[in-house]
Amino acid sequence: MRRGFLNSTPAKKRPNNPSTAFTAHVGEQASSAALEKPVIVPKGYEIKINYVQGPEDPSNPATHIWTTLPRVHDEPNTECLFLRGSEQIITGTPGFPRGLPPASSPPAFRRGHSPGKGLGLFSTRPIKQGDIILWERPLLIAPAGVPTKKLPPDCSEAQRAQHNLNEYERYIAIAVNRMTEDRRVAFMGLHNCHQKDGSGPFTGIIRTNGVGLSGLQPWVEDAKMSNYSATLEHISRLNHSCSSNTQPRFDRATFAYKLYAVRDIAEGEELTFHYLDVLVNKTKRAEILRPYAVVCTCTACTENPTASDKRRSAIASFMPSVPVWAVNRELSDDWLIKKSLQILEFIEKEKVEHVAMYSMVTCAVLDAYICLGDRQNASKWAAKVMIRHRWAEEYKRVEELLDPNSPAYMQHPLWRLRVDENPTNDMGAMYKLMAEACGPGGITTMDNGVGLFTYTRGQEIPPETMRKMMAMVKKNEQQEIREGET
Ligand SMILES: C[S@@+](CC[C@H](N)C(=O)[O-])C[C@H]1O[C@@H](n2cnc3c(N)ncnc32)[C@H](O)[C@@H]1O
Repeated sequence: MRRGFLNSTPAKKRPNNPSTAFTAHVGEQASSAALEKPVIVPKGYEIKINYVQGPEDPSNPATHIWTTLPRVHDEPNTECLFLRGSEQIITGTPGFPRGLPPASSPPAFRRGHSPGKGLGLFSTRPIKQGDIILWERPLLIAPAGVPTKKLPPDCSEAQRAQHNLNEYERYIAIAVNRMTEDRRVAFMGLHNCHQKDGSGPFTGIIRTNGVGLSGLQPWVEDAKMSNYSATLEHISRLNHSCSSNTQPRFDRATFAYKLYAVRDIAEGEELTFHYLDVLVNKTKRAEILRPYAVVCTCTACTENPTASDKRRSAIASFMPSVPVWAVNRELSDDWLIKKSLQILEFIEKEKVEHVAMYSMVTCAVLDAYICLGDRQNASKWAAKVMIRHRWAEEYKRVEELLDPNSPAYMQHPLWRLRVDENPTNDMGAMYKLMAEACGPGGITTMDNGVGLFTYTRGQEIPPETMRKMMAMVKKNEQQEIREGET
């Protein structure tokens, strides 16, 4: 999640004649002037999808659509400006459109004044790590940019930037005009810190409040890239902290964000969000926060930032490689667990439990105990993974490992990988073979936990090992094909 996805270069000078010269078609009522005036499109959830053709390529149909989702009666809906394919991703989501769960009463949060930061959100009661503070459907979802007309080559950078902002504003105006009255009032009431940089009022609000949303563009390979931003009535009120205590997660089936508490939160505590990657150093964070007019006063930025930077850098570079440790006999049995616990300590000291590394490292400890065949400790860590994976990118299902006597342990691909000479499952056998193929010293586990199987060129792999490895690779491929077919 991140904010500020739009080009943040301020447009220094407004061009004398902002271009309006592209042809846009809005549904059946297509007209070349469609985007010059606010287009009035009927409100509500029974709207047909309206298309606009890309100005640069008239043969390319429907580059953008304005739509209202999820069209659940009596519930707030979201105005969306979508690129082709995004709506299909949503409507193809199992369970979509699911209604929102009943809101907790009284709510676990309230809006209030936060000294030096404007408005903010505060907890109204103690909240436990992993609890959902609120569910919220966005007011608006919009892409990072819109197609713009090619400008003459003698246009300056500032003119181009201004032109892009103008075009963006006109596309967004259509979506805002489609909002219900109460939703539009909520949107227009949001803070705008981009009032003097050439952004139009709608664009300024999105640039100030947009929360990055990824995974809605079918042609973008990196599913984690935020190509959209969501603007919300409540979640957008969260102020920034480099040690934030919440993490929003978008749920496609309900078409809503869930806001999670990433650690225990006391009654009355301010709820905060991180506007950037908080594992970069303090100087870099200050630089990224400048366009938001934020000078962060959190503990990490003010109290001994050098020590804090060091811990954050250690967290960022850690990469627990369970299989490598499991087959590397030069490392002690507790090596990975010790390293992981140190990183978890750093994460909790820095109060950055929202980072993906938190659940990843918790999971590494669970996996390490599975490799050691220690069900009692594994089950305790499975309970931690259950909670910490809630707001992580991937939700790892570990319910079946909560009971130390569960048969799931015996079936786990890592089961006793560290202790058995002859692993009983395919993955275990594969790792052992890889270790054998690499030869002595061919498995390295660096200090930051990164594990490597390194094969030295010219080294001879015993033919039998090679044959077994190839057979396993083939078996794996066939398994993947079968899974793909079902
Ligand atoms: C998304 S809004 C957050 C809600 C906002 N405070 C309001 O009144 O609606 C972002 C703006 O809040 C303010 N802000 C957020 N975090 C802050 C912080 N840590 N310190 C100072 N100002 C902050 C800045 O003005 C920033 O542009």
